[in-house]
Amino acid sequence: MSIEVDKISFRYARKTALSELSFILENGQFCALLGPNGAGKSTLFALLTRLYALQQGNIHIQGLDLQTAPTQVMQQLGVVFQQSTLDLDLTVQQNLAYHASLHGLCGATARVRIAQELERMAMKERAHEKVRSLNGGHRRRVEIARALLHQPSVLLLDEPTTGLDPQARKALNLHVRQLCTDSMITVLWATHLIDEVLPEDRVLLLHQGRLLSSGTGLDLCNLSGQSHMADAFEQLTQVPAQIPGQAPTKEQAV
Ligand SMILES: Nc1ncnc2c1ncn2[C@@H]1O[C@H](COP(=O)(O)OP(=O)(O)OP(=O)(O)O)[C@@H](O)[C@H]1O
Repeated sequence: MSIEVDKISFRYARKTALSELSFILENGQFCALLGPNGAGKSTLFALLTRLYALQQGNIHIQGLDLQTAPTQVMQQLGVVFQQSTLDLDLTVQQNLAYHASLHGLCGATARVRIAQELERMAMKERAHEKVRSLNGGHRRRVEIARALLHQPSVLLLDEPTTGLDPQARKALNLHVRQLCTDSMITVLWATHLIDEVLPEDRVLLLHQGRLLSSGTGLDLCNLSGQSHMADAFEQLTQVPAQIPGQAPTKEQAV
């Protein structure tokens, strides 16, 4: 298995952001981490990437324990955060070369890796343009190419389509799906947009820090009794989180 999250919980000073979250993703799987604003998606990403220390539970990536083998785990992860971190005044090539050097890739090796990843994202022709001149969708593709330079087995994307128009959103989503089928990269794609999810996709539905569903998009429909995923998503996330099969809390029962 690629990602194994076992009963993780996380609390900010006054707010529980994740409660007993567990799931497993297999190699090469595309998985949508779906949840409305405040569901806990970014908190999960912060734990997976060690921005925050685990408070409770365990995370394994490719069988490696995040707490006892953090360096090896980070080698397995490529990350695209919600906020872009490209330097707008450097070229695409320069941005990637800088990142490559952080991973110990220099000279010809770095140039080859950069060319390969830009090619894969259909951005090779733009290598010598300043990032500032690229549109939002192309900037995101550069960020994905950058995240893959060190050849991780897992790619985490936190709301990668924020600010993109529908066409660019669709193109980016397709590019990322291709990574799973072509290269067996495991993708965790966080979003609050149901139209980025296909019925057959693996979907983790997160709401108020709890995992409501860990099946497919279609399972959301079955769980809610709705025939469209958009309606299912709306229904399942409009009330305080209630875990299927468990008694409602006082707040839910009213
Ligand atoms: N630094 C923080 N301090 C206190 N509470 C926080 C902090 N960051 C997030 N939270 C709270 O934790 C919960 C989960 O937030 P999180 O950002 O992980 O959700 P999200 O699904 O990523 O939402 P969004 O799409 O809005 O980023 C929310 O209730 C949020 O208000």
